[in-house]
Amino acid sequence: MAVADAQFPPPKVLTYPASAPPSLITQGAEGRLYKTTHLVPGRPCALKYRPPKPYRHPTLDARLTKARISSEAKVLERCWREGVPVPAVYAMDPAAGWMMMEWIEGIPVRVGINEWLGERPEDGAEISSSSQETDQTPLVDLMKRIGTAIGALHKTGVVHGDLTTSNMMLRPTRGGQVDGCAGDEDKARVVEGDVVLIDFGLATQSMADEDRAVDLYVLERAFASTHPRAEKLFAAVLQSYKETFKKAPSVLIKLEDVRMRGRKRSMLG
Ligand SMILES: Nc1ncnc2c1ncn2[C@@H]1O[C@H](COP(=O)(O)OP(=O)(O)OP(=O)(O)O)[C@@H](O)[C@H]1O
Repeated sequence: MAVADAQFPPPKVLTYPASAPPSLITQGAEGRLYKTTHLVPGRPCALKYRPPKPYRHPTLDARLTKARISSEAKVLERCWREGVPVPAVYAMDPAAGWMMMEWIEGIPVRVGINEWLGERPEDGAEISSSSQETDQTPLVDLMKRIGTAIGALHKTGVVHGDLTTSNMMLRPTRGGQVDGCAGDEDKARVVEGDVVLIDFGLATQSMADEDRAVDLYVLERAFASTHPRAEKLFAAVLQSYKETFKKAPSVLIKLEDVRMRGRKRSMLG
């Protein structure tokens, strides 16, 4: 969608002359995400904009928006410095409500997994990592890369706050092809690529086992509802998390508690 078509004004930074018009990628309740370029035409970037909320008191709204943008950028910068796979922050104006970051090519992990599952012959059946009929290796490998990325994230003292397979991108590796239009023998490639974590709007800095366990639990639940057929493969995420992150054993014990609380809550309705 071209910005000119949108029913709201874009931030001022997007009104300056550019070689290609910015496009609106998503419009959520809190923010909008545009694809544009940074400094040179060949450098695509994602601009996250939190517009003013008319229903909030203007002073409070300005303070909240500024704090959220600054906090998201700060967490991303910390992750980037520590080598966690996240988009690099290019520029920001927290008072104006926007932040520009590296554009991550590829598809969301959710789309890659669903395309992979859609290609399996026994549609509707549950699969496990020991499945004999189909070789699940590429999908299990993806699960492991997800666990490694989360382990690296937690190691830096950051919890994401909203881990889902939509908040992870699969960035094509050189020679890889993650476009969903590949020929039959290339189908495995829909789950190839580097896992890059995005959307740090709810991220916080924490070293607590409890917060880390809740982060994993949120992903476990999201995974089970988004990819029910591959639910069993989630174990591979936890396995590689354990291999990446020294403090994982105590987090995984905490995860048992968190699951138990979750089950109790759902039994009580
Ligand atoms: N750096 C990026 N590169 C490419 N695509 C991105 C990038 N960041 C976000 N996207 C795309 O835009 C979508 C929305 O981004 P994001 O989840 O950060 O915004 P949001 O959900 O509106 O944020 P919030 O939850 O903080 O309000 C993502 O699902 C993804 O498809």
